[in-house]
Amino acid sequence: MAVRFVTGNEGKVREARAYLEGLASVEQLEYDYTEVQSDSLEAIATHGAREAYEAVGNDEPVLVGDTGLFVDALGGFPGPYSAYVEDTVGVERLWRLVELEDDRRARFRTVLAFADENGTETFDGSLAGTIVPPRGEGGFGYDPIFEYNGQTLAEMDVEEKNAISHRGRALSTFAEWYAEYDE
Ligand SMILES: O=c1[nH]c(=O)c2ncn([C@@H]3O[C@H](COP(=O)(O)OP(=O)(O)OP(=O)(O)O)[C@@H](O)[C@H]3O)c2[nH]1
Ligand SMILES: [Mg+2]
Repeated sequence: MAVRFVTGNEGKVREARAYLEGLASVEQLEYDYTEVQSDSLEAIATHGAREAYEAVGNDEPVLVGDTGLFVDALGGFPGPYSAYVEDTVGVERLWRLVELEDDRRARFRTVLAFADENGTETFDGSLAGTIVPPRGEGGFGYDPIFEYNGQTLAEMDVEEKNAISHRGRALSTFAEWYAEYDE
């Protein structure tokens, strides 16, 4: 069964497709579900997946993913508001803000929520790294300013990023669970 990933973000679809290759095909569904205002990525993803399932699921399961970048020195900002901050402040200016800090540690976190008629399952993954001046042409979002092990995520190809990333880790637990689910 194809995994129906509800998102407007092509980068997320590309990574899910690369990760799940051989296990399941990934179909992108575009539906602008409500992102509730919450500190919890689980709550945002679960609510979004339920809403998307009811609205465009047609009785078939859907997958939703919510991601946040949490900067330690900024008290976890932008966290659940990462998409809004990318659109308003922008990636370059977030770097400028973190540049003022001695502690430049940050963490990405992704929660995937899979909804069907029985309920919702969530899977999460995180990646700790450092905020640096923008480097690299790949990836999307904050990838150019997030460094892990000497490379920014934007300097990695999809497979390299998936092997270590927050989304890759969430996809790994999802894939294990989905293999049983889809039997
Ligand atoms: O450097 C990054 N590496 C990543 O791997 C990554 N994944 C998401 N993001 C960014 O974090 C925000 C989350 O927003 P988000 O999870 O709501 O996604 P989105 O709004 O882009 O798409 P949708 O799925 O909601 O339609 C958005 O600004 C995304 O660009 C990333 N940035
Ligand atoms: Mg979003």
